[in-house]
Amino acid sequence: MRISFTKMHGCGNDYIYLDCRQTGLPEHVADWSVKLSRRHFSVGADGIICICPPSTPGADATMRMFNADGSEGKMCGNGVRCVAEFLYTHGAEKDSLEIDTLAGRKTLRRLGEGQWQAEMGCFSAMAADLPAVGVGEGPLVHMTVEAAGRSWDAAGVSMGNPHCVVEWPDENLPTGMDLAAIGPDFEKNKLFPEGVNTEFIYVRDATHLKMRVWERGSGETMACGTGACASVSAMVLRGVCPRDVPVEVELLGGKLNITVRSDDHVLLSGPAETAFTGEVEVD
Ligand SMILES: N[C@@H](CCC[C@H](N)C(=O)O)C(=O)O
Repeated sequence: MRISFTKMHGCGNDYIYLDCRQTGLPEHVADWSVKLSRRHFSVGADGIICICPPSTPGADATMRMFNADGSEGKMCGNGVRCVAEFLYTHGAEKDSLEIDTLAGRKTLRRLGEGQWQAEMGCFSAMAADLPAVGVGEGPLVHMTVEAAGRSWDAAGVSMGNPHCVVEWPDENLPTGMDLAAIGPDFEKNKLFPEGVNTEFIYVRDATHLKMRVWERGSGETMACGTGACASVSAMVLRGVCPRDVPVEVELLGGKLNITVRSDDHVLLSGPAETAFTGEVEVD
């Protein structure tokens, strides 16, 4: 069978987008994600995102996201902005869109050409929400994670999906560490029964962070929207970043802006771009 797709990305966090508004979620999408995400051998991506019919009255669509290993994530910050851009460029043409996700409904506002702001809902640092075990109830502002042969001081934050945030002292963050050696030990750590996305951040100052991410199910990616939200939320809890002020997060693939409001709601702003469209054979 041949399927049509649109390749989109937010700061280089790239997914294969399938328009499933008429058909619903494809039965074999998890297998397709494994096959089509392989770089050099197929389309190449961090996973597949399906744009499905709305799940709640008044919503414009539902986002379902699958990592490169076929596992399903509940939320994707870069993905939800790209879904909004897809809907906008495929007939919706509304500056405000409502998108259902497995982590609840999100409101997307168009800021300009290829730029969207996502209302991500509230962050939570409670252990039950990640989930995390053996670390107390939370808030997980400081917890010790044993990984890669050492103890790490980490923060735990849920953005609808689980994140572990580690401050890194070296400003050469993008070149100074072997993430592929460290990341899997966090991802599969016994503290996180459903796995975890891990962000390593360097605090340049109170409103500028630098970040690299190891994503559950996809490995290192160029950017992670929920990861950037989790990192700023963790730094707010640690008293490093302010509330109600945009914080710029610099990632390998570009910059995202995050505002953590006084009521714990998180706003994520950044680009959503189409790279190319195509057709590909699937089993
Ligand atoms: N890249 C995404 C997050 C993707 C989901 C994650 N790998 C998971 O399994 O939770 C983002 O931009 O937020």
